[in-house]
Amino acid sequence: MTPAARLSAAMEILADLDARRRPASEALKDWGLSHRFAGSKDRAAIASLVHDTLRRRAGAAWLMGTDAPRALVLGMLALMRGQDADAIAALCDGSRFAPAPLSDAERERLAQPLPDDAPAAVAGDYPEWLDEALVEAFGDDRAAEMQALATRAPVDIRANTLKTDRTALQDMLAHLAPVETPHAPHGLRILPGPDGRGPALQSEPEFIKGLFEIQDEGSQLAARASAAAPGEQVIDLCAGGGGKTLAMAAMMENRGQIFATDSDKRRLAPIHDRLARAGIRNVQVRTPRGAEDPLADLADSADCVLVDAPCSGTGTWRRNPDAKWRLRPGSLSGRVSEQERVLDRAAALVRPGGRLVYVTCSILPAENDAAIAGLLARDPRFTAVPDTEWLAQAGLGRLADVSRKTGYGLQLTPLRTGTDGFFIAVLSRSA
Ligand SMILES: C[S@@+](CC[C@H](N)C(=O)[O-])C[C@H]1O[C@@H](n2cnc3c(N)ncnc32)[C@H](O)[C@@H]1O
Repeated sequence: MTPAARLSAAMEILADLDARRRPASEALKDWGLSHRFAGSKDRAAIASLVHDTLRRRAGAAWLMGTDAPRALVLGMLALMRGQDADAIAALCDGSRFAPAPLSDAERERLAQPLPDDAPAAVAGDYPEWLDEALVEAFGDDRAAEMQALATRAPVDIRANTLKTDRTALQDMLAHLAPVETPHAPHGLRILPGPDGRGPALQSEPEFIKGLFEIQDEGSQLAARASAAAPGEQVIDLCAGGGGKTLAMAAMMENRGQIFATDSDKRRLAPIHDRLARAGIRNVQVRTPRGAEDPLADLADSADCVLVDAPCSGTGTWRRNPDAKWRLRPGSLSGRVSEQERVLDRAAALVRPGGRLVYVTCSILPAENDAAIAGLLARDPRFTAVPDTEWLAQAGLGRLADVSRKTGYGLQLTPLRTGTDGFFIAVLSRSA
């Protein structure tokens, strides 16, 4: 396909998203199935156009004066890919499969930059209804914070220290030019190519042998915040596919015990293969069965309970820009109730003197500080540990200078820490 034909395809897929209100991944997949002539490079380039457009949807609509799919794609080319009106006009030449030629009005708009006084929701490219929450989170920095969340994310990996170390892994993956992550001690970062595509890491022999996991640096740091140590008893209450379970097992050098569970057994299922590949032997997976509590025997027992809470995922919008426009106030309040339930469940599992580590990949105070404030009010046995204390314990002291301090924890963001948006708070239970 020509670059112009790929643009037309992206416009078609965005129109489908508007009409059917479905996830971008589904629309992209269906488009691929019904256009079998498109090769993998075409499909990747079209997906990148769609995702970049969703990253800059609000800015592109503002620039072009309409949110029609064609305008959004053209606006994105100007705002995100730095193409000038002439370059865009050369693509839109009206030839077979190419978009129709630019109108004079489009040309004029594409030649303008976004005005400096554009509203924060336009400059930062987020849904207007979240403005109040983002003022609370970031104040006057919200446009800059959200602009950083509207960029493409690098791919981070974590060296599995049960099998290798970061330096050796960096040598083995030299063909991908990985660099060290700034904060996580075992992380490497691979920058996306100019088309936004990341490398096919899961086909690397080192991945297949379990020498590394794909994990955002923020997620690696959240696991480190647990300070899980060899010999401890740790519960990963929302283990999902096990990203943080695996990281904590490596920190514990395969000694002690991690109990990993999740309320959704389908999400938990992939953990078994991942544990085997990583050479982990100290994890007991507790799969829920019916209404029975799979952790009923562990009340008041854990040195550490990690709650990697279900959340809005607002901190991952770099990787999943579609989610930014799909989030609704109702789903956010549903998440907040789930967080309350899961925190209460976690509190009942911590031993006297033990710790509860609460993590979200959200930037919204309602899911972060407010969730902690709620637990502290409901359960006076718990207090928030000052960040300087737990960061020192986790060997992450430098993070204090760059992350944003909230009332009870730390907020990591693409702008501040170069990671996805993560919130981390550590609580301790009185003895
Ligand atoms: C952010 S994801 C976990 C990701 C995972 N920890 C990782 O690092 O790959 C949150 C998980 O919480 C689970 N969850 C939701 N409510 C829960 C509850 N009440 N108890 C346990 N798990 C719950 C969801 O099924 C989901 O898998």
